[in-house]
This record gives sequence, C-alpha cells and structure tokens, in this order.
Amino acid sequence: MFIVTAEQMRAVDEHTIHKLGIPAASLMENAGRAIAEEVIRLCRECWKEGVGRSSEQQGRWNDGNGKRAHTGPGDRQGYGGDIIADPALVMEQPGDQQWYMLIGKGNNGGDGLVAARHLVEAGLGVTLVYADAPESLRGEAAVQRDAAAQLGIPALVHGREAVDFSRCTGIVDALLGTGSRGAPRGAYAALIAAANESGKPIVSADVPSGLDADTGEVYEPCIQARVTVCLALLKRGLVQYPGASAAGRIVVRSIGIPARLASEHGPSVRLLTEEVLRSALRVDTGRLRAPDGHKGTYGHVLLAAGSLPMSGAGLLSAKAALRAGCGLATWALPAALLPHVIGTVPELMLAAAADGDSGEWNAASADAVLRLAESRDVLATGPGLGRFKGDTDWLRRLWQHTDRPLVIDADALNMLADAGPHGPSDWGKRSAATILTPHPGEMGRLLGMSTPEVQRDRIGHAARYAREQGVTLVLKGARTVIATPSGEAYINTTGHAGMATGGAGDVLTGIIAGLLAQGLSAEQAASFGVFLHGQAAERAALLRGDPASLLAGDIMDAL
Ligand SMILES: NC(=O)C1=CN([C@@H]2O[C@H](COP(=O)(O)OP(=O)(O)OC[C@H]3O[C@@H](n4cnc5c(N)ncnc54)[C@H](O)[C@@H]3O)[C@@H](O)[C@H]2O)[C@H](O)CC1
Ligand SMILES: [K+]
Repeated sequence: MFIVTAEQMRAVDEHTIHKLGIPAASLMENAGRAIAEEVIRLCRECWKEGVGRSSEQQGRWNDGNGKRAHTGPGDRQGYGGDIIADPALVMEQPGDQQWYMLIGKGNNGGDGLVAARHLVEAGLGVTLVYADAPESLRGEAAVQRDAAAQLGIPALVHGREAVDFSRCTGIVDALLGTGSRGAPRGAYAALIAAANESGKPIVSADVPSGLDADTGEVYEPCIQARVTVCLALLKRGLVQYPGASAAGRIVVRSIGIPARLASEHGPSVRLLTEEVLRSALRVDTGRLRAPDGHKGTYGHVLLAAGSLPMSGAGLLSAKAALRAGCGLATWALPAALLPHVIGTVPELMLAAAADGDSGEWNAASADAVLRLAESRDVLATGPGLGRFKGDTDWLRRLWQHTDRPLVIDADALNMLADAGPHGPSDWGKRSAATILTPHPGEMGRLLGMSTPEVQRDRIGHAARYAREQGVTLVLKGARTVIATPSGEAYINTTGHAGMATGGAGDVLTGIIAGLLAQGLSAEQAASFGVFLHGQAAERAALLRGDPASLLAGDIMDAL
C-alpha cells in the first residue's frame, strides 16, 4: 500500500483527471459513496454490539425504505435467485439514525455532500452543517451543494443557525482534507471542538480535520475520529503519530485512481506488510535455509559491542543475530569483560580486544576489529559500546577500511554525529551497505535538531538523510521508518508500546546483522528485521499477558 503526501496526491489526481480522462466528478462521487458505506458499516457494527437496540430488533435487516430486502437462504423469492437491495447501503432501522455532515468549502466538503445524498438514499436522517456560506463553494463541490439542495436535504450554516450536536447519532467530518493548511481557523475550529465535545462517533473524510496530512502533526483543535475513510491512497499523516491516534480505524477506499501512479509522482513510501515484503522487497523466507546448508552457508556476524556497565547490550545483540538465523556469531568485547560473560551464551564465540583492564573500548582497538572482520560477513557495532577518547576516528576507520556490510547503532551513532557538518558521507562512499538504526534522539543528533523536530516529520527526515548520506536508515519508534539510499521508504506496523524497554534496540541490531549475514540486501534485512522484531514482541506480549512487562530478552526468545 502506497503512502503519499498531499502534494503527491494532487499530482496523482491531476494525472487521473487530465491524462486518463476520468472526470473529477466521478472521483468525488466514488469518494462520497465510499464514505457513506463506511458510515453504514459503523452503524451496523454498533447495532450488532446491541448499542441502543432492544433484543427483538436484533437480527432484522431492512432496505433503505424499511422493507425487507436481503431475504436469506430460507426465504427465496420463488422465481430465480434472491433480489438484494444495494447491500453496502442497507441497514436495519435507518430512520433511527441522525447524522450531521460537517461541510467545508473545498473538495473535502464536496465528498461529504455526496455522502449525504447516499445516506439519505439509504434512509438515514441527515443534516448538512456548512462551515462557510454555501455560496462560497466552487466547482464540483458547488454542483454537489446544488444537488443536495434540490433533494431538500436540511442544512444549517455555522454562525447563522445554532448547531446542537446532542440531537445527532453521529458526525461526518468533511471540513478539511489534503488542502488544509495550519491549524483550523474560525468556524472550522469551532465545529471541530464542538464535534469532539459531543462524544458522538465521528467518521472523517480522507483525514481528520486539523491533522497535517503530510507529517501527522495534530493541530489544536483536531477531530478525534472513530473511523477515517482515506480516499484513494494512504496519507503520510495517518500512519505517523500523533496523527495515527486521531484517525481511529483507517479504511482506505479506492475511488478510481490507479495506485501505481503514486510512485510516478514522488517518492515511493509503502506500508510494510507481509505482501510488500514478499513482492516489492522480494524477501523469500522459504529460500533462506537450504536443505543441504551448513553453518558456513548462513554467514558469520562480528559484533563489536559492550563495555563494563553495558555488557548485556552486546550479549543481547549477539544472541539475537544467532536467533535471526546466522550460522556463527563472534562478539568482540573489551578483554576485562571476558571472564564475566564466558559461558553465558555457549553458542557464541568471544574475541577479546586489549583494554588495559579497563572494561572499556579504546581508539587502538580499531585494527583488531578490522582484522576480525576480514573473516566475517557482517560487522555490527554500537550496542553498549560507550564513548571513549578518539571514538569518532575509531568509527571512521571501520567505515573506510572494512568492505563488509556495516550496522551502526547506539553510541556508534553518536560518534557518527560528531563526524562533521556534512555527515559521514564526508568519509567517502563505502563499497558495502551501511545500515543506521537511530531512535529519534540519536536521529536528532545526526541531523543537529531536537527530538520533537525529528518526530514532527519522521518519514521526511529519514528519507532525506538516507538519500543524502547513501545509507539505509531505520528510524525507530512507533511506526518505524525504513528509508533506503535510493529514496524509497517503508513504514512498519508490527509491534507495540511494550517494546519501549532497555535492550529492545540491541536485539534489533542483532536481528538485522543476522539477516545480512544470510545474504539479504540492506533494504531487505532492515525491513524484514524491523517487521520480525515487532512480530516477536507481539507474540511475547501474548505469552506474558501484558506488554508492559516485556523484557528485551523476551522479544529475542519469541523470534
Ligand atoms: N480530484 C480531487 O481533487 C479529489 C479530491 N477529493 C477530496 O478533496 C480533498 C482536497 O480538496 P481541496 O479542495 O484541495 O482542499 P480541502 O477540501 O481540504 O480544503 C480547502 C479549503 O479549506 C480552506 N482551508 C485550508 N486550511 C484551512 C484552515 N486551517 N482553516 C480553515 N480553512 C482552511 C481553504 O481556504 C480551502 O478553501 C481531499 O482531501 C479529498 O477529500 C476527493 O477525494 C475526490 C478527488
Ligand atoms: K476531513
């Protein structure tokens, strides 16, 4: 599933209308119809749950005029098959429903007007609530305004008549869509605040009004939707927090715009699903293990990590690499740690780096790490590494002198942040892939900005950095972003808030390194690794019963 910016959506709309010749009116008709269907779906769900229904009313289905429509197998018509009223718009007791349709003056309002027509057709009570004078609507939206007026759909205008939300069952928010700029103003702000205040279920057209469709930033006020009917293509703001929290259930409905046009009109950003892993990323898990394979077949990870106060980080990473399926893993660590970790993970090989009995890394150890890397397939570094004198230079040497794929996490990212104003690309282009796995704080240090600034546009910042620095970047956090040097991005949906626990990132580093060792590309290993990491955490939370009690080791054990 493609995820687009408002600008990209506009370009795709234009292409569909002007190059393919599909009329704008058809797109708006499809959009409004889809919104109406989702309103009815929501009403049915409430009905099934028994909300506001007596038991004898349950189980009866009527068409829009209150007559029996879908007759069911035991109630055939007699001649031929069943006769079924438009199934998407049929509902039980439609007359009980009174929906207020909040209408803005742009095309989002036009979609709402089309939806109003279809809901009236289905027999629901509908009242239009215009934010601006109806005369201010233009183009297709004005056509829909006139049609609604011709049909006699009751209408109120904010500022002219009082709007009492206590009289309605639910609200359709068609105030602002992808044309919205900044915080809602005037009547828009007043209607959004009152709609939220009413506590009635809200179905948003395209995006909740008050949400920045590109960044997921939530302005004050912003609609808190029960359902968002996203039209044609998923918008970036809906998959990034805090926007994702304002959207409720997101239903993407196609309206006649070919989805593949998205990648012709801007960067390709997709939701990371099993289907995308298989098709776009061509991850074939069935091929990872050959029946005649041996431990040499599945690669050897070298992990340079851990220091006295954070030895567990190295342990978690190295073990996760093995759990992700690499054939062998060597953990290079400061020599003083060796006696304490020997035997803790018997499957692991250990390589001691001279540390003058300090338990810490030092600049001179770069040579030893480079030598070890020569006979391994992947080098990962960062977890529990700590900072030490000359550390940025230490990392620069690894960057420049190993031809193995390199995974950089945690403190190694902070070393990278000190690389200079232009970032590590100043160190030259690496011959093998580089994967960076920052959390938002580390990303902020890499970009020279605050964590909230990073969070305000996670996809944008991650994609830009990956392209400019020629790296694969994993920006961690809810809805992790994986961005590639060629400008593509994937947004993960697996996992949960229970993963916000010390060591979870170290496990991810190990998983990605373990997958790289088995021959996956940087893009594949980063995406599949993030996806698996989240899935393992979901499984671990089920086993424990509560995500909050999850430890990083539980995620690893659930792999
Ligand atoms: N072919 C198409 O274009 C389709 C679009 N669809 C729907 O259209 C909207 C986008 O419509 P657009 O007219 O570009 O913009 P909006 O309706 O979102 O609103 C613009 C309108 O609102 C005013 N405005 C902007 N920001 C604010 C603000 N912060 N406060 C108050 N008022 C604001 C501005 O002046 C404009 O007049 C898209 O989301 C879809 O819903 C259909 O899907 C069909 C195809
Ligand atoms: K809206």
